[in-house]
Amino acid sequence: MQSNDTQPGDRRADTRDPGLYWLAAVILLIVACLAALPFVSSRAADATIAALTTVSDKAHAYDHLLDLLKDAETGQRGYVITGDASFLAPYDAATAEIPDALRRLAALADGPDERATQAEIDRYARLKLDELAKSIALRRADGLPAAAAVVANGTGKAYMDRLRALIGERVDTLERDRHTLRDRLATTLRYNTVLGIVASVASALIIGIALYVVRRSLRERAQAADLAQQQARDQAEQARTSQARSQRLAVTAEMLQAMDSLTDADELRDVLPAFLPKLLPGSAGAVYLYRNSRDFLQRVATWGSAGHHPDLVSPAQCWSLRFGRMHVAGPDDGLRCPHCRDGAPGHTDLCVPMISQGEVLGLLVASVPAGPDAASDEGAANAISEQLALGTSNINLREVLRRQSTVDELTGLYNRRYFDEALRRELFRAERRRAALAVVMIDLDHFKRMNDTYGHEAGDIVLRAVGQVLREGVRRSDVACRYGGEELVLVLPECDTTGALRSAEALRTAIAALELHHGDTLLPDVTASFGIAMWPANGDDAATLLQAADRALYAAKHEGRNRVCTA
Ligand SMILES: Nc1nc2c(ncn2[C@@H]2O[C@H](COP(=O)(O)OP(=O)(O)OP(=O)(O)O)[C@@H](O)[C@H]2O)c(=O)[nH]1
Repeated sequence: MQSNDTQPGDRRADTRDPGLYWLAAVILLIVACLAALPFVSSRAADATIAALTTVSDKAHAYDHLLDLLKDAETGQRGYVITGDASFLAPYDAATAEIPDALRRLAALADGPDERATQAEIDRYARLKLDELAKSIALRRADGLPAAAAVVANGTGKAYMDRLRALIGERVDTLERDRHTLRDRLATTLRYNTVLGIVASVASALIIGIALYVVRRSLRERAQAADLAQQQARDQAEQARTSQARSQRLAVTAEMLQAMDSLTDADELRDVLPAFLPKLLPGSAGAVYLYRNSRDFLQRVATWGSAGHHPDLVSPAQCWSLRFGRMHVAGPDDGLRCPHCRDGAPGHTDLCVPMISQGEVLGLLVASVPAGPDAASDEGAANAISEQLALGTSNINLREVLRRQSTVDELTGLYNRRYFDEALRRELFRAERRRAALAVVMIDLDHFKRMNDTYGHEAGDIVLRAVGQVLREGVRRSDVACRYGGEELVLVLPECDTTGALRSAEALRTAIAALELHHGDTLLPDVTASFGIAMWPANGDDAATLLQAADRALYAAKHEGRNRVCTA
């Protein structure tokens, strides 16, 4: 099976360059031709030298034959004149050798002219030898006069002259041939020298071209390899970036899902530190939200350890809130927000307003490591702030809806539906813990008269003020509700009779101390009557407990109002 991991750049690096093979083949061919040239040329020189040798051999053979004939003639003359047989020694030696010399000349003869000349020399040489032999025989047989007559008739001289002429002519021709061959040899040697120089220069040139082409090819290959490496690095970087982006998206989706399950922005304290370090690796920071006031942003979550983030930040303290967009302050430069003064060294501070539907809901403050990833961190911080704004806006919406469904709008106290649930829940809890629980019914005294005298609006002012007294006067674990109309009720978990009496008495006193105005009109003092019922002494379920509290309230009314009675 083929691997799919091969990079395009790798394929390029592996590709053989066919042009190089062709170049190498052509260079080899040229170099071979250049190498063969001197060989061919030296063959021609060798042939010329061989021809010169042959010419020299021939000249030598002709000279030698002429010398032999002269020796024979000299010996014959000496003997004819003196009759002394010792003079025949050169004659005998020469005549013994002359047949071989003639055969050698016949063997060396080349071409029809030379062969014809050689045949004529052969013929005259044999005639000359016969004439010499004849004169010697006459001398030996008939004495000097007979032999001298033969010599004197000039036939032998004519043979010898003809032989000299033929041999001289042949030797002259050979001498001309030798000159011609010498000239040719000199030309060939000059030609060889020039050829050698040309071959050397051409070889050097070809080697230079080959080196240049190979170098260029290697450089191109190196560049292609560099390009391939760069492409591979870019692809790896892209893969890393896209993996980081998809991881970020997945974590963001998880964070939004977690935020969607929250009912209170306070819960962000636990949720955000679980996600923000993953979204901004190596960072530290805080998330601020506008809560009860628009004057300050309250810190709801922090993560990481770098830097200190104050509990409250005013909008004037943050440049991003002033500009309405992300503000970046590097480690050594930039306009640093006062709330980021304790920034960690080597870190860049990013402040990003959390804006949803044009409204600033909060602030994301992140301290990220300064470096090549800072730019991508800025992009990520912007995206995170948008998601946080969306999540926070949803939490706020749910809080509003929850408040609207459980809280009475006029008094700010929990409504009747919430009360029913809360009482049932607290009764279960009291039963499980074996702890006391008190229910306190409250009814404003002569409230009808207040309405009738000062108007319904004045009655609402009173109800709102009493609601505030109750909200602020009970413990966080207590539940203060508007039971209906001007009737209010408290559930006091883990509270015995003494505690319930003390709480009710404090509230009664606080209500009586209210000084309320309707416009310019000072409203009369407001009082309320309280009826307390204890679980389980006065009832072990919600209905009987409420009836007992109602009976105690009735007793308080009956006894003159503005008082607390127990069941
Ligand atoms: N302004 C205002 N009045 C309300 C509201 N709910 C109930 N009331 C009035 O509260 C009055 C209740 O009066 P009553 O229960 O008859 O008794 P009271 O005048 O308080 O006298 P005692 O309870 O015997 O002291 C009625 O006049 C209701 O109209 C409300 O939301 N706003």
